Amino acid sequence: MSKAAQSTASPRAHPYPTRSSSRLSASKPEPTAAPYAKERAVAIQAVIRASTLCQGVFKKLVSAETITKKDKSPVTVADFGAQAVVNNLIRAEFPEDPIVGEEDSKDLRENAETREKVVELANSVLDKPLSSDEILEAIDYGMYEGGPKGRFWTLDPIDGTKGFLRGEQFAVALALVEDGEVKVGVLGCPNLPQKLSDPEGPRGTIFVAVRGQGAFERSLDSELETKISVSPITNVSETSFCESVEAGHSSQGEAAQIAQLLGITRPSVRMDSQCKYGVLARGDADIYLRLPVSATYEEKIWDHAGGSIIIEEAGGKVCDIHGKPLDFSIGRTLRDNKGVIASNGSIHDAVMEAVQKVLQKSKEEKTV
Ligand SMILES: Nc1ncnc2c1ncn2[C@@H]1O[C@H](COP(=O)(O)O)[C@@H](OP(=O)(O)O)[C@H]1O
Ligand SMILES: [Mg+2]
Repeated sequence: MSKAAQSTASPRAHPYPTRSSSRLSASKPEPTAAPYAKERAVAIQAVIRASTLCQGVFKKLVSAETITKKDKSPVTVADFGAQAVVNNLIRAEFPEDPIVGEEDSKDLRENAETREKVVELANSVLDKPLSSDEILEAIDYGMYEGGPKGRFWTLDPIDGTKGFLRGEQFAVALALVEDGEVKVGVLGCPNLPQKLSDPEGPRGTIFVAVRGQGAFERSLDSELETKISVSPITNVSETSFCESVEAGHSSQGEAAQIAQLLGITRPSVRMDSQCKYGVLARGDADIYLRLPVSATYEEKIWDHAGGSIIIEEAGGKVCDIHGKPLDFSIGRTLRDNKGVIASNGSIHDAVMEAVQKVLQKSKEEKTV
């Protein structure tokens, strides 16, 4: 872990009006409020509610001996429930904004038992209970196609479903995209240690960023926000990098070669979900490598929108394996990008050079 991983920024009040309760209200932002103040506040509250819902299911899953790892139903129920909750709250406050969500209600419409569980779960965190039909409708409110013009939200109700099922990391990821640029990002990470150096310490954290206003971290149950920033490390051989737990999502072999080329000796931090972006943004790791395994896979916008703005606002850099900025303006996927490389910024050029060398070598080996 880098030196910065151990340093903690001092908590400071954030420049937004805070709410004394977690109840959502349609109140107008203060006239002096910073840009996107209402979007920021509503997104945080929506992510808190969805995170609370997921955390409840997750705790039962982790403690229940009766649930086998192959039983995907807990994550399915929490996934649908979280999407219904976030979509419902966003639509109530921003009725003009469409949503690009990961899930649709097709499977749920065919399974009454699961549907009833989703309805019960979603209503457990909503102020006003919704009917079964309203829940299905809220889930399908996430079917927007995205694109270059205007505003839309993008949501991954549970990013890292495999991590959730393993009892490890997952995230509720929400972002606002306007004219193709991510403006607001909120990541709820219910199982992430608040300090990576203290895995036995308190867990559950939220990362928040608004374009031009910095990145912040807070816990699920306190409004106190701490400004976060990426590590100041400049000697690339002293860095640590993170990558997916799932070898099918990112090439771990090529990541190891890149690390070797850069002289990195620390073991990689393997972690599911966009928690990786949060960990990098607060300086607990210095590089995030997502190296394509499949030549045809298109990354999804909900898997990167929230995380990428949090890194950028914490002072880091994000691009694809070719150095291109991630393009959130062309629909539900990042089809003009391949993979993702993120870093604290100061080591970015060195990392990109090593990425190019290793990927070029792999390409040559494949064509021989
Ligand atoms: N072949 C592939 N390459 C890269 N990412 C993939 C992939 N198949 C699935 N994914 C995405 O990887 C995400 C998890 O990322 P990570 O490995 O960083 O935890 C999944 O999100 P969900 O868990 O929301 O489905 C899924 O969208
Ligand atoms: Mg995902």
